[in-house]
Amino acid sequence: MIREEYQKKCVTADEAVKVIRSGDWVEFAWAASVAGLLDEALARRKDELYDVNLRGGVLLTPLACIESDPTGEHFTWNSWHLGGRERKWAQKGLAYYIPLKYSELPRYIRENLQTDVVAIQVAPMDEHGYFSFGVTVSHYAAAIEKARNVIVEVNEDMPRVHGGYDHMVHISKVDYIVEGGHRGLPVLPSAPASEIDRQIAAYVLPEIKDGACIQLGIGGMPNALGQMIAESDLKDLGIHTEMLVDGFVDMVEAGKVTGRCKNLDRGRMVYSFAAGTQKLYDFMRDNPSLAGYPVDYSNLPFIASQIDQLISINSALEIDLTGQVCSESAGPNIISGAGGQLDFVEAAYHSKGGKSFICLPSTFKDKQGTVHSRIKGLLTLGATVTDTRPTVQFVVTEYGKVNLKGLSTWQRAEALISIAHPDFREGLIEEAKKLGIWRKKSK
Ligand SMILES: CC(=O)SCCNC(=O)CCNC(=O)[C@H](O)C(C)(C)COP(=O)(O)OP(=O)(O)OC[C@H]1O[C@@H](n2cnc3c(N)ncnc32)[C@H](O)[C@@H]1OP(=O)(O)O
Ligand SMILES: CCCC(=O)O
Repeated sequence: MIREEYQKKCVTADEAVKVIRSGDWVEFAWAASVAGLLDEALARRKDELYDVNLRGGVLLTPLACIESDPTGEHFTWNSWHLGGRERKWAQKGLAYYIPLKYSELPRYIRENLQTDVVAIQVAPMDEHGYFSFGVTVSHYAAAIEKARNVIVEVNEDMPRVHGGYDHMVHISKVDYIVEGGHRGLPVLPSAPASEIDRQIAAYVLPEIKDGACIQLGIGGMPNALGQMIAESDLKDLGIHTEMLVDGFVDMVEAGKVTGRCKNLDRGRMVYSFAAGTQKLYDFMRDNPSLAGYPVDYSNLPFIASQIDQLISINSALEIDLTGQVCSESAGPNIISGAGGQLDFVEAAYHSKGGKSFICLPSTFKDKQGTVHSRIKGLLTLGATVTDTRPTVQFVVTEYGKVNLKGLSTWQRAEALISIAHPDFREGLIEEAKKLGIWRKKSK
C-alpha cells in the first residue's frame, strides 16, 4: 500500500513546482537542506510567476530562483537568519531578514504566517512511510501543518536521523515526491579558531565541570572551545544545543560525552539542525545517541533551563558599556540574525548551576584596516540589540571575564572597560564620563 502511494505521488521537479502560484509563501530551504532540483525547476518558471515569497535561512549554497531574478520581481527571499550569501542578497535588495527568536519559529508559523507550500529536502522513506527530515528538524513539522501543498525532494545521501518528535513526515501528508538520487550535502567547514579565540575559550573552560551540559553557538570561538574540551580532562558532559556541528563529534570521539547527568533526554544529544562536514553527517546517520527535535523544544528557555548546569557559549559583534549586546548587525546592516542566542542566554541563566557566556574579541579590524573597540560607549547607530542588558551574564574577551548580573551602570562600565583592549580603555572612560555612568570616586 505505502509503496503504491509512493509511486502515485512521484513526479518530476517541473511537475511538482506547478503547485506554486503567484503570491504564494513557500517554506523552502534551511542550512544544509536545500531541495536543489525544486529550486532549479522553480527558477525555470520565473517568467510565469510574480511575487512568490520564499522563506528559509542559514543558506550554504546558492539558490537558482533568487539568482536568476536580479529584479526581485518574481521571487523574494525572506531569511530567518542570514548566511554570507544571503547577506550579499540583502545588500542588493533581494533578501530581507525576519526578526526571530528562534524558539518561537514554529509558533510564528502556526499562529501568524501565510504558508502555502512547503518544498523541502528529506531522507528516503522508511518501510512505514516516514521521511526523516535529516539534518534539519527545526520548524518543518509546523510548516507542513499549515501548508496547502507539501513537496519533498528525496536525497539518498540525507542521513535518516533519530529524534524526539516531529522529526519526520508521513507520506500521507505529502502531495508530491521528487526523487533526487544521490545529491550529497553541502559542507560547512569549521571556522578556524584564531589565537584570540583560544585565549577567550581559555577563560570559559574552567567554568565547565563534569556533569555540565553544553550549547555552542556559531563561529570560530565556539569551535576553539569545542577543541579545548576535546583535549581537556573532562569526561562526563551532556549536549543540548540548537545547531549540531563537527566540534560536538570531536568531543564524543574524545570520550567526553556521556549525557549521564542530563535531567532531560538522559544519554542523548539534543539538537534542532546540523551543518558541518561529511564526518558530521556520517555521525548522524541512524545514530540513536542523537535526538533531533523541533526548535521549540531544543531552544525554548522554559524547557532547556530544566537541564542542570546548562552552559551556553555564544559570540557577539559589539557590546555597549551598560551591557547591551549586538550579535546580528553592523549598525543598520544585517550581518546574520538573532537566531537562538537570547534563548540560550536565558535558558542557561535559569538552569540550576547554569551559566551563559557572551564572547567577543576586544577589537574588530574593518576592511580599510582601522581597528575599532567592540566594547563601546554606545552601540553603533542602528545596531540591533540581540540580548538586552539585564539578560546578559558573563562577558568574555581575550583580556578577561566579567559577570554583569546585578551590577549598576557604573559597575558595568568599570567591568567592561577592564576587559577592553588596553589601547581603548582611556577613551572608553572618557565616554563613560560623558554618558554619566562613570562613578566620581573611580580612578
Ligand atoms: C547555531 C547556534 O547554536 S547559534 C545560537 C546562537 N545564535 C547566535 O549567536 C546568532 C548571532 N551570532 C552570530 O550570528 C555569530 O555568532 C556572529 C555574527 C556574532 C559571529 O560569527 P563569526 O562567524 O565569528 O563572525 P565573523 O567574525 O566571521 O564576522 C561575520 C561578518 O561580520 C563582520 N563583522 C564582525 N564584527 C563586526 C563589527 N564589530 N562591526 C561590523 N562588522 C563586523 C565581519 O567582517 C564579517 O563580514 P564578512 O563576512 O563580510 O567579512
Ligand atoms: C537561526 C539559526 C542560527 C543561529 O541561531 O545562530
